[in-house]
Amino acid sequence: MNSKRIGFIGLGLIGGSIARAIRRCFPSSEILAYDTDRDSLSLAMADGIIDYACTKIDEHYGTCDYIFLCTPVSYNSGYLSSLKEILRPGCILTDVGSVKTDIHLKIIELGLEANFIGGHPMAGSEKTGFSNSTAHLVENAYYVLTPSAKVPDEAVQRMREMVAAIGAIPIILGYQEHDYITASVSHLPHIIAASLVNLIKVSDSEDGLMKTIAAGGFKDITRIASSSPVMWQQICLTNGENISRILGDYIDYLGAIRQALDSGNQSELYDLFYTAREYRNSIPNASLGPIKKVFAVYCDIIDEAGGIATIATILASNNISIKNIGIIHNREFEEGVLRIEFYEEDPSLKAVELLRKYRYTVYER
Ligand SMILES: NC(=O)C1=CN([C@@H]2O[C@H](COP(=O)(O)OP(=O)(O)OC[C@H]3O[C@@H](n4cnc5c(N)ncnc54)[C@H](O)[C@@H]3O)[C@@H](O)[C@H]2O)C=CC1
Ligand SMILES: O=C(O)C(=O)Cc1ccc(O)cc1
Repeated sequence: MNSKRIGFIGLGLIGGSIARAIRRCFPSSEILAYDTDRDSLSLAMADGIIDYACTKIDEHYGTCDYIFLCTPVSYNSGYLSSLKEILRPGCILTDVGSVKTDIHLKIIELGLEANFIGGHPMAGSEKTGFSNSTAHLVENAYYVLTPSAKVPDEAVQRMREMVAAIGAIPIILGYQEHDYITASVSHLPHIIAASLVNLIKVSDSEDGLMKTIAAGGFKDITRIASSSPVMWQQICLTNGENISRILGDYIDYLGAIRQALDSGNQSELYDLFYTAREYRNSIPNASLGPIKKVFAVYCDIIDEAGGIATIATILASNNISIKNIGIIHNREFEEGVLRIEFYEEDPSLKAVELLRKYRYTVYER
């Protein structure tokens, strides 16, 4: 697979991350990309991730063995008719969009089923753009593939191998089943996070006290409210039916919770939290699933210049990579603590041990 030619349309968080992973696994592959944001392309060229930055969808795409559509879902579908004109026989056309039925229907309309293998890495974040992309973003994450029966087995096998090569776990689903599942475990949570944040925005006092003292729980469940508005607008518009159905169930459930509150129903309120805790705790911890586990530790630091740099140096000199670092203030840590996030569990555990050895006070949550 080393000498393959791979084209990207959209080189943001996901496109950029997949391109980086392919560059790492297949250093001699030729990668070309088009993005409306020229800066992403320049950055990718400078990083050696792509070999060629296209100014439009031109004949170069006709020489590709794989084409990854990595823009917001409706824009991906918008490229299909021009790609149909230039696609090479045997080219695997794939996408990374969060909704699959909408693009499959357009693929059927255009007669491109034999080439198209819908894709969806169940990994990502609230961040956007090539500058946030990493070669390990999709590692250990499920990567859904939705080939129709018209795709040759050999092509499905090639795509599975590509997904596995970049460290993800391929899983084959029907496109409709995919959209019902993701409406529940990904799209609804994003609506809940965004609406909760907006509710707090309008409920807060003028001095913004709610925002100031918001605790870890609020921040944990609303992180994804910082996601791309255009991406989520397009997901809602293309998977509206499924999302509306599960949102209706959720609204009914909230109504029942409200009744339990109003009537002081002790057992129902206990059950709400007990059942949720049991089920939540049964979700595997490793980064399998749309919500990756966060490996973070909290550490008291002396309020002096260089405090953060000292800790960063201790960790770096022990080969521990930091994903994110910064001071946080909330109700649990009134004085403010340093929050250090890691990519994996193992380095996070090593960091705790190391920082304690250096006599820092470390909290694991
Ligand atoms: N953000 C996430 O966590 C995940 C996103 N996805 C899917 O991945 C796709 C891309 O999302 P991200 O990479 O997160 O977004 P992003 O905003 O980081 O990247 C999108 C890229 O597409 C470019 N773009 C936008 N419109 C374009 C157009 N018409 N033509 C060419 N380029 C265009 C943007 O300049 C940007 O570089 C979406 O379809 C989304 O549903 C899938 C899994 C996870
Ligand atoms: O940031 C998170 O936890 C996500 O849930 C990321 C995400 C966003 C969209 C997807 O289609 C899949 C994953």
